[in-house]
Amino acid sequence: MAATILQGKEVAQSIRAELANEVAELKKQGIVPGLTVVIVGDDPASHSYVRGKAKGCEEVGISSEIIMKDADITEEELLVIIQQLNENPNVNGILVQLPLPAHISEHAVIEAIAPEKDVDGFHPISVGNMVLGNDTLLPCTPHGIIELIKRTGTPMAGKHAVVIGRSNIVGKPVSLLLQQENATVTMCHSRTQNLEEYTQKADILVVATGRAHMIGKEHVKPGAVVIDVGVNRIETGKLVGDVKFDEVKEVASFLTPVPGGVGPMTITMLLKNTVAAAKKQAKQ
Ligand SMILES: Nc1nc2c(c(=O)[nH]1)N[C@@H](CN(C=O)c1ccc(C(=O)N[C@@H](CCC(=O)O)C(=O)O)cc1)CN2
Repeated sequence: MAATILQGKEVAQSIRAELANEVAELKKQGIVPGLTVVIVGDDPASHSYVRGKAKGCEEVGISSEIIMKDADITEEELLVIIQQLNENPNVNGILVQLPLPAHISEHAVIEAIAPEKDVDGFHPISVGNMVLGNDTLLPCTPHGIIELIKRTGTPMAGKHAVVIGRSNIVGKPVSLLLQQENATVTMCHSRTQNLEEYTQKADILVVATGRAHMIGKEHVKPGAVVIDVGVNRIETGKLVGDVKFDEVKEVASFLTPVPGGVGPMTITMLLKNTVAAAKKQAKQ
């Protein structure tokens, strides 16, 4: 039987509707959640994601600001901007769009963000709290993936989850969140030998390799839940995932499309984090 397609776009929309109600209630108490996004350089994809973030904020009632800087800004100048945002009480969430130009240390910039305003969940303190299972702002794409899997109704406890890719943004954090849902997790990456041996045993397969159409039906256990995190533009200009969609949909039980699967969840979880950060800061 063909897989059910997990429409992240629709799930994201329903979460946004809930957030809009929550923000309306907060505004009655005088709390207006605020997000500032800093973008450096002129990468068209990054600018498009940032526009999507601002549009999402508008949709749910979050106040947002985009700070655009030329690619020749120095690391020191960028750190001064972050410091000013840390000190601004109207800014509840700060996000620096990645990647940054090579002369700026992503590590130094992320570390400069006040952890309570780290709506990306990338600060070492946020990551440490996530590892410990403490209440913290979770990274958006991994959190969105867990929400999507929950919507399949597939219990994660006791299931074998295989994650392909070990990036700090997706692979590593999603493996931790899957463990916290009591899944048994195997990590695979570019140096894994005999990849199929692992993936064929996965009840839940999360693919974040950044390589277009790398995973075919031969990799997938019949009935598996397959989450495709890839966003690759191929020669034809078309956007495709890391998974061969037409092939894998014939064997999987659930499959996310690209576009319209994990991507829209990323921005929605950012909005959720911004509202959570505003609520927490209002209590302090
Ligand atoms: N500071 C951050 N930088 C980056 C992150 C991040 O979470 N924080 N993630 C990615 C980019 N990203 C958000 O920033 C992002 C990527 C993809 C999508 C998305 O909705 N994709 C669509 C397709 C978009 C298109 O048509 O080009 C989809 O998959 O349906 C949203 C956000 C790296 N940088």
